[in-house]
Amino acid sequence: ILRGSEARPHLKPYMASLQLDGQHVCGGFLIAEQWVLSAAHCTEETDGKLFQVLLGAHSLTEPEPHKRLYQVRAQFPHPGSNIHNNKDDLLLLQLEEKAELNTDVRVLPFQREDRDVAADTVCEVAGWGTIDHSGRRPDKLQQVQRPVISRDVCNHRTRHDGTITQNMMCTDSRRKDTCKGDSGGPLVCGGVAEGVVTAGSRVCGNYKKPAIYTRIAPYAAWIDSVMASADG
Ligand SMILES: NCc1cccc(NC(=O)c2cccc3[nH]c(C(N)=O)cc23)c1
Repeated sequence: ILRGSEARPHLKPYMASLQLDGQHVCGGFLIAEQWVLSAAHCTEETDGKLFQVLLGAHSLTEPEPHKRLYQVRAQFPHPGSNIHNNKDDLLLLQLEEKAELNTDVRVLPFQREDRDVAADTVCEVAGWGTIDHSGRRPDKLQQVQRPVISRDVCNHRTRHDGTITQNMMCTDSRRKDTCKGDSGGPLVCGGVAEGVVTAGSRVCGNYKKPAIYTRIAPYAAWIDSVMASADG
């Protein structure tokens, strides 16, 4: 998160850190006791290894009461996701066991009604992604509030030039923005997860390249079917 601020500790108890060998790679969030939603692009450089999922954390390194690293039983990238574009950039992770819910670990509901969030709505996004252009990474969860911009503005020739589909949404990226390592985290508007951070053009903090999110509502049926099929 560029030019955000430290989140109030454990006030976003749905946040997950997807880790490989103890290193934060991407964000994610708890959508059910045994399920985390993130971005499919996060698996691009993992060459087949499964993530570990850190829940209940504020600091990535300090001991905290309800911080716990969960093993992942299975990962389900959306079948339409690919490395060439941002389409269907969603990843479901089934934890090895149900997460122990408490004050620092809680499920975040996601939007099921497929209707665009109005432009200028102020939403918030959090993550342990890079906090400056030199790629410095934070130890503590960062957050930032960003206004939604309309798909038409986001698709302007000088912005994302028509690549933003109905299954995507954008927020203003002037100065404050998401960045590397924030992918997979939720865009929360009115207490509900409306989108999942996608790297898109990978650019951070440039107003000409608004931040892009995969809208969740269009994928509610896919999410439910994967959870139902794998839960048995
Ligand atoms: N503001 C939108 C936004 C949201 C989330 C992430 C990003 N930016 C990256 O993720 C990124 C940035 C720079 C080099 C990079 N290399 C790689 C990579 N996977 O090798 C990713 C990146 C941008």
